[in-house]
Amino acid sequence: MPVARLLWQVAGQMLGSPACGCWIATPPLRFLGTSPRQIRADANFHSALFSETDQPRVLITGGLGQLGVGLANLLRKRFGKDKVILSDIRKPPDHIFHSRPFIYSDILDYKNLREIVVNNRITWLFHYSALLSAVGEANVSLARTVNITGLHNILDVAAEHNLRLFVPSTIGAFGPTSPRNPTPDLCVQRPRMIYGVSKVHAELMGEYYHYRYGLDFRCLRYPGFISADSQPGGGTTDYAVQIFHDALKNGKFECNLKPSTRLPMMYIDDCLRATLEVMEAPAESLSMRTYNINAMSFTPEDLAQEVLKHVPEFQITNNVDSVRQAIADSWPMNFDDSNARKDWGWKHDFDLPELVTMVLNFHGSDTRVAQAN
Ligand SMILES: NC(=O)c1ccc[n+]([C@@H]2O[C@H](COP(=O)([O-])OP(=O)(O)OC[C@H]3O[C@@H](n4cnc5c(N)ncnc54)[C@H](O)[C@@H]3O)[C@@H](O)[C@H]2O)c1
Ligand SMILES: C[C@@H](O)[C@H](N)C(=O)O
Repeated sequence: MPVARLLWQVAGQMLGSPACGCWIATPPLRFLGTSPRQIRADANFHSALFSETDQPRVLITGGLGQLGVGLANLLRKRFGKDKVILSDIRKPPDHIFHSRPFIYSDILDYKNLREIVVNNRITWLFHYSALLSAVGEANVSLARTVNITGLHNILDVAAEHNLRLFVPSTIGAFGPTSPRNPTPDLCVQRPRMIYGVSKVHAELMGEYYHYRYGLDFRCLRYPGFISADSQPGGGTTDYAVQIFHDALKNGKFECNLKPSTRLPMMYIDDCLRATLEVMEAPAESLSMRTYNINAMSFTPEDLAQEVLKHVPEFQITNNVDSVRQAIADSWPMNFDDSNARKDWGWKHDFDLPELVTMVLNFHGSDTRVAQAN
């Protein structure tokens, strides 16, 4: 009998029935093939040696984007600095490099991923690498490779090494035939952009691995995020970040969406807290593995009105980008996140007025610091 199959049978006897109530009956075929992924059974022996009460040892992929550094800061406060590794394929700025640990990790390189997970005894993986909606539509082939092939690598490494895996999805996982106001967790999902298609794929594959192989997959459908100290990576909701920079620098802003375009949005601190909370939630409290989360819903016009309260000379004009507008017009206007609120107690802290005050205060104090130096 081939060694891999023998190992698999022994591991199957040791594992028994996982928490989800489904049997890990047979390994995915690729683990028994000639690919580097054939070590699943023996990897499970190793993970069984670690204490369940250990603090998680975390890897964040795509960590130099809008969300990753903030997540690393939050997790480091919670679990300790050395327990959280930030990774990306880009060169980190000085302050991130020196705050360590930072390493190079390309999610398209499976061996590189496995080496990092093994060498650092990773137990939790936050998979943030992606091409966002507008950038993805401009480069479909790369978006398909990073968002779909890259995800397969992540799922396999997580399944082989028994990791708890967080993969963000998005409002972009819905399309023009979905109910848009509000959009529930379970409804028609027929997005027409590669970004959305790849995210529906991620949701379904993650859930499949959960039910089929017992992978502890957790996924939140994020709305658009507003952050003060990090730049977005080419999405449709980016206007809601750029508006603050331009309002303070020039007193005016040219918006690439129509004034009445309503989208679900959230302040970054709420996003990062939700992400940690769903990862810490007891498995039995999760009636689903993919949840909508939301905080507020506004249009460029609503946001401009709120900015005007702080910057009275502020002016907004429109120069609509047809690709971004088409994407936004197919997305939810309002997100129903009642299941997240019911199951694991999700509650947002920031509504529109608090969000605008927070971001403007951040930039205001930044400017004063810059002037003083
Ligand atoms: N920012 C938002 O408003 C928002 C909303 C919904 C969902 N999300 C999701 O959250 C996650 C993080 O979003 P973000 O805004 O930080 O994205 P971002 O575009 O700012 O950053 C993505 C990062 O992925 C990295 N990356 C690209 N190819 C890679 C590869 N081959 N290997 C490793 N890294 C690679 C990039 O260098 C970049 O730093 C994404 O999955 C995104 O879809 C974000
Ligand atoms: C909403 C989201 O996934 C991202 N901010 C984008 O616009 O592409």
